[in-house]
Amino acid sequence: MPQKYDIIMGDKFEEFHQAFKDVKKCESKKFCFKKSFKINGKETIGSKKNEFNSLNHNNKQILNNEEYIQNHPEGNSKSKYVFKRVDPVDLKNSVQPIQHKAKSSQINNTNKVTIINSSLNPSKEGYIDVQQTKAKSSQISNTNKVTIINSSLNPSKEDFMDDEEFERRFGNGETSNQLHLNCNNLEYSFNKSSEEEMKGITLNDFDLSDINWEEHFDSKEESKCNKNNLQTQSSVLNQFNRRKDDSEEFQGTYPHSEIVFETLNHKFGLQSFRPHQREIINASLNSHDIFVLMPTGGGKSLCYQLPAILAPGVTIVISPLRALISDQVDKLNALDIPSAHLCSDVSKSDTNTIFNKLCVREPLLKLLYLTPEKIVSSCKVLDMLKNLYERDKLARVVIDEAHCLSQWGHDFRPDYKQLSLIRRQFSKVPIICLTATATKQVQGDVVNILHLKDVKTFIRSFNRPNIKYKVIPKSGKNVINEIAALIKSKFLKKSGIIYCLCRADCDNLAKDLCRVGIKAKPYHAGMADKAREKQQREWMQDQFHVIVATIAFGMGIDKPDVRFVIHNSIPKSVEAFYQESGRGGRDGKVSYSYLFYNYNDVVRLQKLITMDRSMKKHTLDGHFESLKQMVSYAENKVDCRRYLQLVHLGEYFDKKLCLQDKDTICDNCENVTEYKKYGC
Ligand SMILES: Nc1ncnc2c1ncn2[C@@H]1O[C@H](COP(=O)(O)OP(=O)(O)OP(=O)(O)O)[C@@H](O)[C@H]1O
Repeated sequence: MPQKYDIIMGDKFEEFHQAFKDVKKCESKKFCFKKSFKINGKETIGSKKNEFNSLNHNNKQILNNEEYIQNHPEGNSKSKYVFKRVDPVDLKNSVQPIQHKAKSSQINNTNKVTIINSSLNPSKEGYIDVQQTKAKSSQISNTNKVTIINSSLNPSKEDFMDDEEFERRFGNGETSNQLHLNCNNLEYSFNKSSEEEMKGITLNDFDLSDINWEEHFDSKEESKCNKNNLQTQSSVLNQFNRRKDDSEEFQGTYPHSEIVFETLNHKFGLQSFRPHQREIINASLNSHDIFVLMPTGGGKSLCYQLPAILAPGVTIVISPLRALISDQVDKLNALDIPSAHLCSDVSKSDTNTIFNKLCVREPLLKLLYLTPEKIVSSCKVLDMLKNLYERDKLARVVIDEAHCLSQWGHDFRPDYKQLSLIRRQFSKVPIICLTATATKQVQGDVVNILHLKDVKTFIRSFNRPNIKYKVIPKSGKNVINEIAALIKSKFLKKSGIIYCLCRADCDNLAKDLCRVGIKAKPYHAGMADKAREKQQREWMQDQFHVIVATIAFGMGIDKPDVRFVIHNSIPKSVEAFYQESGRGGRDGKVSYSYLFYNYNDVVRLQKLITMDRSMKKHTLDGHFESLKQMVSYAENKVDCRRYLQLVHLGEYFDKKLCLQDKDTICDNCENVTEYKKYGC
């Protein structure tokens, strides 16, 4: 019987790709990844269990792997995956011996992971349907092994890698302590001894956002965000698309249209509107209550700042972040737009000056920024607002980060909830709510709490078309060289952010990068306030280009020309990843997001989460669930990255859109396209 196919063995899609390129002369048009089992000394193939079974019907000597395992309770089946060039009509034939075996040195993914991705059909059409990554166990600290079944298929024993084979091929690490993570039934079982590994490390070594949240706010009292309100975004799949969007209603020309464009050009120095901005401004100038959901960097500020200049009176902006407030006020004043804020660091005399400016017949300020607690707890401020309202000088109230109003929002803040007083006290004043993160439930909450009337809703796609997403297998200590090489080759003198898991990682990586000639500085909550502010300022002013930070860095930072965001370690959720990588390319130009991934970092993060003894079980589960989804994202080598992110955020995304721009096509779509080129 002539051999109709070769088997190319490897552990990664890229390896197969490379091997495939090397074997260009092959005649078969169909390629696929196949799973192979060596049973009773014979190699058998099949990507799914049913294929495997049908194969067995035709070869009675070969036992089904499951039967084999049952008959051999020691579970000594030799299973592995191979990338196989196959003639699909000849699936029943015997298997050619392995011809090309990927070097284990190329295999640098750290833990032992098996992924079955069921979103693609099995072999008939030659799809890529099974993929496996393995790693040297020497790279695995205390060798936690994981099997992830990312599929509707039920995991079976055959989906788990054989320990012995793994050890034989990839190292000499200890394999006894197993961490088993099963994505299908959401069960986690942790190795008790993992706590040992974290000895000497405390929670303070990390900057978990909910732990350090308070640093960003105006006072410690403001920081009572609700740790217990983690939400599983995937549960809101597609509701995004079903939400009402009123943008069409406001696309026309209005009497104010000319002056709006003039202001955009001359006051803000901008040439054109970004999607939805014009419509939101039109609705605002028509005095509607408005709810805006727009992605990070989408240009929400302009939507209320421009109407604020054109409308008579003062616009009040309520924002939770002191840093963001002063940044915005500085920018507005630099544009000659009279603005001020009343955060706790404003001196008494400056406060008096601001009050005086507001008291005159025609107020001398166009925008006044306040924190929510200022409006809720300061009688003086409330009286001043009443005074403006009675004189018809309160143009509108803007609530930034409006998701903080809702118990369901991941950053719920009780002070925000009390903002319901705005409608009670100033019933005729239009309210604009803005957020970059709100589920339908949060949106409903916001509308109800604030008693918005006939609210006009504007929802923009969360796709960031100018960001190129790529996940890169992380190779232990060599990652430093890889990051350095990446920066030197692509981003020399370009602004970038590198996110690390903990403070020590930031310090070390920044030092290492400096050593190889890249000026990088750390930023984390362990640094003194002044040092941190200095670091941020210098980076904003391009005195150095690369900031190596924990997640304490980034909220409210508006640097338009960030060309790359590198995650040196897995973020805690897809949402966090979206937000952090979204800090690149705010100017609309191409920006790169690289996630260096290995499973060691997941284990570190899991351990960190379990270290927080104050966390209630459901909060802990929420963290694990979020992390698990992030792992699925990182491990997925087939589906469009944008699709995966947006589905997670509750938005359906047409994968074809990712293919439209070759500069920003995601790594997975790029790979699939490459394969198609070769007739796969
Ligand atoms: N029409 C436009 N043309 C060009 N640049 C714009 C436009 N609108 C806004 N920008 C720029 O985009 C950047 C992001 O805007 P902005 O800070 O308003 O975003 P945002 O939606 O508030 O983001 P975040 O949620 O992160 O605060 C800013 O640098 C801003 O100057």
